[in-house]
Order: sequence, then structure tokens, then C-alpha cells
Amino acid sequence: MPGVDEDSAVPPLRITELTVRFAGLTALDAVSLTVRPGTVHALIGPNGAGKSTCFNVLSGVYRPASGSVRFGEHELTGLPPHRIAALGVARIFQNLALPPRVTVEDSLLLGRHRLTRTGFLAAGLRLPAAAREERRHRERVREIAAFVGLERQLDRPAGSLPYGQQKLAELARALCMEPRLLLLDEPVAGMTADERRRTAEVVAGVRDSLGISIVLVEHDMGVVMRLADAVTVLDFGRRIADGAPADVQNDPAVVRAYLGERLDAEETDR
Ligand SMILES: Nc1ncnc2c1ncn2[C@@H]1O[C@H](COP(=O)(O)OP(=O)(O)OP(=O)(O)O)[C@@H](O)[C@H]1O
Repeated sequence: MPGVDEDSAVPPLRITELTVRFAGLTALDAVSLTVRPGTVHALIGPNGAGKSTCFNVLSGVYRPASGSVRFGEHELTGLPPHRIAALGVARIFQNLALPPRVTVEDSLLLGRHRLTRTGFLAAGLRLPAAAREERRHRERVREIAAFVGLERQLDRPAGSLPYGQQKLAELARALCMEPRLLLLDEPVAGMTADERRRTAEVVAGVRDSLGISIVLVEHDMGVVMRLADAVTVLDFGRRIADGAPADVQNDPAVVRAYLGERLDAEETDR
């Protein structure tokens, strides 16, 4: 499926020396990483490592104490979430967020709101330009639904779909914004093995056919190793490794960090 906007080239995302503090706790400590255009970049690490904090800075929820996040020519730190979204940064949350009683089609159409030119007043007055625009948006919604494999679910309320399809519908809604960067927060958590495989395929398709960059926070190492082009590992807010998945997996600091987490869990179980 091609993108619609010709001048929507995907720029690199450069995070430089990012530091976030909460009342004495350093949640991110001078973290740097670069997401190359059109790649899946996984952000992994044990619980409390700082992954969600990093997402919250990228999407404008938190302001860092210092450091910068540049998306192409734009500095994202200090911008409110809607301005960051308008630059083409879409975030998908871990919890289901689609209104359950609204049809998949209408939810996806709402996802295109930011791209609507004629606006709701013109649409309400049934002006021809608005009708044309709505037809165009509906066509694109159908294309995107087909891309994630939900073309036959468009008329169904989102809440009536199996969990895996609801998550795909959320991904479709994010794609309806025509984003250039997708932030995926544990996209396969709570899924069956089949749903995980299907979701991983769709995410790979988003990268390969749309060229969108993806930052992926995920605990499922199978999915990370299969999907990621690059991996950054955080532990206690510090970057402890960065590179190709296979290299990072064998890095002694990474093995130690995850081993520490397992030992902590065993300690709590006792
Ligand atoms: N709003 C906040 N106020 C205070 N402390 C916070 C806040 N948000 C996160 N923290 C702390 O910052 C650290 C990093 O948390 P964060 O949620 O970013 O980790 P994470 O890697 O996403 O963990 P998980 O895998 O468990 O989701 C933790 O010690 C957490 O308790």
C-alpha cells in the first residue's frame, strides 16, 4: 500500500543526552540513540528501566530536565502532544483505546481528523467539496483496513472484535494519521501466539511497504529479535547497549541486567 503524501519523507529521530528526573530519581540518564528512517528500533530493558518515560518524552507528555529530541529539523522537547502528533508522530498505547461501540470504519475516519481540510461545518452543510473529501478519506480508510487485514470488520463495533483484531484496528487508526514515526508500546502483550505472529507481520509490513519508522517497546524477545533492525537497551535509566539485535542479545551487560531481573523475581516469589 503506498503512502498518500509525496512530501512526507521520513527524517531520522535523534535523541541526544536525554535526562528525566522525578523527585530525586533519575528515570533517564543522558540517553542517546538514533532511529534511522524506515527502520524498527526496539527499546528494551528490565522493569523500571525508563522505556515508558522515554515514550512520554517523545510524545510530549513529559518534559526532560535536559537533552534534545530532534525529528528532522524539529525539536520535539517542549512541544505539546498535539503539535508532536501534527508532525507525524503517532503513539499506540498498551491498553485498548478505541471506543468499543463505534464501528471500526468510523474510528478510522476519526483518525483522519487531523488531515481534514473542509472541516465539520462544511461536512454538516453537505457542501460538494466536503462530500468529495469524505469519499477520499473513506477510500483511504478502506485501503488501510485491508492493509492490516480488517476490511471485513469495518462495519463492526470495535468492542465486538477479538483482542488481537482490536489491537490491529488501533494500529490502523494510527496509520490513518499518515504518520512518519510510530511509537508502539508493547503491541503484542496479552496476545495469543497466532495474534502475535500476525501483528509482527503487519508491523514489518508498515516498515517495508510504507517506509514509516517505528520505535518499539516490547518485552517479548522473540518479537524484538524478529522485527527490530536496531536495539537500544536501558537499565536503571542508562543506555547499556545499542546495536544490531544479535550483538545486543549476547552483550554481557545485557545478559547481567536481565539475569538480575530474574533473580529479583525469584526473590519475590519466595
Ligand atoms: N510520573 C512518575 N513519577 C515518579 N516516578 C516515575 C514516574 N514515571 C516513572 N517513574 C519512575 O521512573 C523509573 C522508570 O520508569 P518507566 O515506567 O519509564 O520504566 P519502564 O522501563 O517503562 O518499565 P516497565 O517495563 O515496567 O513498564 C521507575 O523507577 C519509575 O518508578
